[in-house]
Amino acid sequence: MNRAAPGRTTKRQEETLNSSGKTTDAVRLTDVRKVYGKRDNQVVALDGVTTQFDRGTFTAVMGPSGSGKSTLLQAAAGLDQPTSGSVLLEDHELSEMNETELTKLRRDRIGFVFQAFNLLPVLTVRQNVTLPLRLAGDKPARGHVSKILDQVGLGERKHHRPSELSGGQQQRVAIARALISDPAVVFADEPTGALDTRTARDILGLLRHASETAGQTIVMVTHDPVAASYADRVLFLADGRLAGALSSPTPESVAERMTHLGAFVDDGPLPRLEPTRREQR
Ligand SMILES: Nc1ncnc2c1ncn2[C@@H]1O[C@H](COP(=O)(O)OP(=O)(O)OP(=O)(O)O)[C@@H](O)[C@H]1O
Repeated sequence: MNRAAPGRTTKRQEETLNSSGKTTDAVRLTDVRKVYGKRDNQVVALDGVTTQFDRGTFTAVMGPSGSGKSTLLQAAAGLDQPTSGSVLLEDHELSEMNETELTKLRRDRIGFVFQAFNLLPVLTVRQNVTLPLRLAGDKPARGHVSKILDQVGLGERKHHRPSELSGGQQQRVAIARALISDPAVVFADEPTGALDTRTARDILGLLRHASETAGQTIVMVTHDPVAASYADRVLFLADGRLAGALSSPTPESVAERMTHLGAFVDDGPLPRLEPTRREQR
């Protein structure tokens, strides 16, 4: 595992610094390996993955079931420690951080959106969105919460509770909550898995908008080629290894790659492919 003295810039970090002294990528994984289990019962979930997620880009991560997508997301977000390899988030080498430092980093620099919206039912929309800031002992800047709520189309609903909202609206709250602290990167794990097609499109459009206008880096795990087509790039995983990438993906090009990777084989017909916003433009 790559270890450098705290406060010192590693060679890899120097290579990724641009002229303004900032790293050009939000997250960089180098030779990341994750092995679960003990000697005679081991599963290699990630087998030497090297990739990066540039600032302001939207990447979808796809692959057959068990290919290592969630493990990749958890390693990149500092939720799980790889067995070996390096994860650099902005200029933080995660393997050098203790649990307290990781918790603070996740709170301050990372947003999460999950398939289950994970909202607190007793809190209003506004309270749910500001929760990460309040847990950190911060107060949101004046007007900031309203701006984020307007951005996700919930300006009129800030005093409602989650049970009074549709699934799509609840996911919008989760996205607002993920964006409130202006994180370096938002990790989304099947964010549209529980939503109908139209609502899913709205949510994907919001994520895309966040990467285009707010310069947010988005990394999204999905099984859905249509969802993946909203991203700038799709990374494919198979058996814990990178198995290619697609730029400017379309639902058809993604589905074709997935078919070659052996996905969809047992799942019956291919998913219905509907045009993305980008194609409709
Ligand atoms: N905590 C764990 N203990 C043991 N094995 C694990 C654990 N978590 C994941 N695995 C194994 O690691 C491999 C990769 O799992 P992972 O969940 O990352 O795949 P995935 O691509 O996200 O799958 P899916 O699409 O089905 O969610 C699988 O073989 C899985 O069984």
